[in-house]
Amino acid sequence: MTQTADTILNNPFLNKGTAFTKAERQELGLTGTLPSAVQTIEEQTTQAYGQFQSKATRLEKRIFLMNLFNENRTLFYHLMDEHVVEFMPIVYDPVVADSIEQYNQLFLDPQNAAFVSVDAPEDVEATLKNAAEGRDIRLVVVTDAEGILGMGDWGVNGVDIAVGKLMVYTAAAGIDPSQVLPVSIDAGTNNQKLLDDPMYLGNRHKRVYGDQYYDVIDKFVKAEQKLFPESLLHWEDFGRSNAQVILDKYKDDIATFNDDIQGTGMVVLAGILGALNISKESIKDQKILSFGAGTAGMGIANQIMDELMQAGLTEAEAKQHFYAVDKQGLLFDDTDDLTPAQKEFTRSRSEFSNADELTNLEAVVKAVHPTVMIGTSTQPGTFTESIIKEMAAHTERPIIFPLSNPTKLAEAKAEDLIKWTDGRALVATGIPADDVEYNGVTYQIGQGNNALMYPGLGFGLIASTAKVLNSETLSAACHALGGIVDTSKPGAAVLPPVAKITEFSQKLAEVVAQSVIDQKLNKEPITSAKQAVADMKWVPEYK
Ligand SMILES: NC(=O)c1ccc[n+]([C@@H]2O[C@H](COP(=O)([O-])OP(=O)(O)OC[C@H]3O[C@@H](n4cnc5c(N)ncnc54)[C@H](O)[C@@H]3O)[C@@H](O)[C@H]2O)c1
Ligand SMILES: O=C(O)C[C@H](O)C(=O)O
Ligand SMILES: [Mn+2]
Repeated sequence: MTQTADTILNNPFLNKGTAFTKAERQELGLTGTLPSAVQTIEEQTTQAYGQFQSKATRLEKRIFLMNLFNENRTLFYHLMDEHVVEFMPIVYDPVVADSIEQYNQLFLDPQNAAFVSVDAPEDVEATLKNAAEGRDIRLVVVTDAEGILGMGDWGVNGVDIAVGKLMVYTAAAGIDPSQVLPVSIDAGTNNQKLLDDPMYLGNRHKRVYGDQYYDVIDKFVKAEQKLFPESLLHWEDFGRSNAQVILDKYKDDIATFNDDIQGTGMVVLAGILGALNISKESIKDQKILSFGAGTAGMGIANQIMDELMQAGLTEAEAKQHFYAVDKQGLLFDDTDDLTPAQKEFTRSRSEFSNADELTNLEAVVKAVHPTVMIGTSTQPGTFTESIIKEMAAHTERPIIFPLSNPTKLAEAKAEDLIKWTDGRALVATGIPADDVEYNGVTYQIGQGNNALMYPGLGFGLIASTAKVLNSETLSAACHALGGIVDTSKPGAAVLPPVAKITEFSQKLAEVVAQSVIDQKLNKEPITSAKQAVADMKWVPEYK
């Protein structure tokens, strides 16, 4: 095999496998290195799907798909295009969680990721450059894996979430897979199981915080912007003490967003707007309880607050609609250990006759009678039957979103929520949920996962060459999904189905790009948002 042939067959961005034509094989020195049949991508797809189906478990299915991804990106995405609903939970949440837990046992390939080490700040730029291999990178997803889903600290293993988020970007919105870069910031880990594991692949020391950590983050951002000046930077699964700090440091200067804060805020607001479309209620009449007032919980509160202010409320009036509940119970202005984000959403003890008793969710629900309850607590089963029945006794259509991931951490199951409320709850869950049959009605359950939003958001920002992302664009995006679900149907979902993710991601991208252009936030001249999005879209066909 010549050097070229070897390089091409081992390059997932160029490899076509058995689809190389006779002429291509001759030209590239591949003659005789493949079986003689020349297959179409459709034939390869059928064959690959058969292999996928022959795998017994979801983890084996994932391993098969990741091997295909490692070998031939075009074929992988062609196949995913045809089976997006089936593949999403396998390449992404929840099965990605299993692969993160078993990263070293399963390790075969670095998947073109960049591994930035807190111990080698001098190597940051070279690391990004080497991993990109001269590709024109437009999208970077970076994680330091301190807060992987709700599973805590997974060190270098967390790189799989960056890879998985990017797979969804391409499948949903059509970003060219050769223009993306997953990045792991290996700052060490406080996960003792990993530190004790002789096969652990990351830096074997406690997690680094403070100046040393922020210096590496800053070196990373500077190198990333220098090497890929047209790129969008997406932050994923950072810990509660760093996520907001990092976002605030960079959000006014570069095109960037934090998915757990902003992507989640968007999908929850879109879901609430969908629910209110069904119940015909106004957002101004809602009492919103965030259970788990961390990165996601406070991102959600801020996005809903923006919406209330657009509806005419002052900031102080809008804040009166929120009840933030964390480990301490309802958060009051005098509660100890509040995060900066929590301080914005506290209540006063004088509002309640039994303030000192409001230390658990049940007591708070009894005292407040929320109409909307969002779970981002990482605490499984905490939306109990008695709590849900209490909530549902005081509101006709309770809006209940148990969002903690993966499956084993969800605050409740969709099926139970429908049953306990006699079909009145308007539900969205973090991971995909099956339809629920109850009293002759089929309830469709929306997936309240930021995967519904970040691909369209990110793609729209990239296509419009956005300088920054601001609240105006975020708000426009939250409203973009309206009208996709037929809310007149009994049992309708509050969010559009994943089966339509390519369709609504495109719409979302166009709305985002239009908002960027309207605000003159585009770096390069663009006349049509729709055209810019169409021009950027990659399709999984061999070139
Ligand atoms: N569906 C989605 O799109 C989506 C998006 C982001 C996060 N999430 C999920 O939300 C969860 C939280 O993620 P995060 O990034 O906000 O993490 P985080 O660590 O920033 O926040 C979790 C919060 O829950 C609180 N908490 C822990 N135990 C509690 C208890 N017993 N009662 C009340 N609160 C408690 C913590 O103190 C913390 O403030 C995770 O499971 C994650 O998978 C889902
Ligand atoms: O990754 C997901 O499935 C959603 C979200 O970003 C999370 O952290 O749970
Ligand atoms: Mn996340």
